[in-house]
Amino acid sequence: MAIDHKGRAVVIMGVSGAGKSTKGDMLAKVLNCSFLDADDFHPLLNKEKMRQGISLSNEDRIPWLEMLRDGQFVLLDAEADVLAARLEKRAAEGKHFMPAALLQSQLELLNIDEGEEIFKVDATLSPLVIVSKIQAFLFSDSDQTIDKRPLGIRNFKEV
Ligand SMILES: Nc1ncnc2c1ncn2[C@@H]1O[C@H](COP(=O)(O)OP(=O)(O)O)[C@@H](O)[C@H]1O
Ligand SMILES: O=C(O)[C@H](O)[C@@H](O)[C@H](O)[C@H](O)COP(=O)(O)O
Repeated sequence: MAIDHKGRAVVIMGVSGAGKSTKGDMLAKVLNCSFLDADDFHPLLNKEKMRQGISLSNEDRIPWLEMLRDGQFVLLDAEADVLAARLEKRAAEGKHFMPAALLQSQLELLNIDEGEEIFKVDATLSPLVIVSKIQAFLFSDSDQTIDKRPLGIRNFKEV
C-alpha cells in the first residue's frame, strides 16, 4: 500500500508472486510517499500458518483486510504458471515465508466481480511499465503537485 502526501492510499492487490511488494515499493518512491507491506500487518499466527503450508481462512483474513481496505485498488494479474515460477525461485532463494504450494488456493479465492472499481494491470509486463500504468491511473485527473515524467531505468534497479 502506498500513501501519498494528501493521505490518499492505494492498495496493490494480487495473489502471492504477482509483484505487489516490488511494484508497491517502486510506486511509493516515484510518488515520494510511504510504502507499507500488507504482510507486515499479518498477526504472527497468520504468517506461521502460511509458513506451515496452511491457507488462511476468512476468519484469519477479515481483521487484517479491515485494516487495509481504505484505498484505491490496483490488481496485478498473471497466469498461474508465471506466478508459480516466481514463487519457487523466491522460496529457493530463502527470501520469503510464503510457499508456492499455497498459490492455487489463493487463485481459487480471488474473485473480482464485474463493476468493482479495481484497476487491472498485466503483472507480466516489466516493473517500470507496470508502475507507469498505475501512476497514470492514479493521476489521470490533473494533480499538478506530482512529478509525471515517465519512469526510467534511472529511477529503479530492474527486477
Ligand atoms: N514484473 C515482473 N516481472 C518479472 N518478475 C517479477 C516482476 N515483479 C516481481 N517479480 C519477481 O517475482 C517475485 C515476486 O514478487 P513480489 O513483489 O515479492 O510479489 P508479491 O509481493 O506479490 O508476493 C520476486 O522474486 C520478484 O523479483
Ligand atoms: O490472505 C492471504 O492468503 C495472504 O495474506 C496472502 O494474501 C499473501 O499473499 C501472503 O501474505 C504472502 O505474501 P505475498 O503475497 O507478499 O507473497
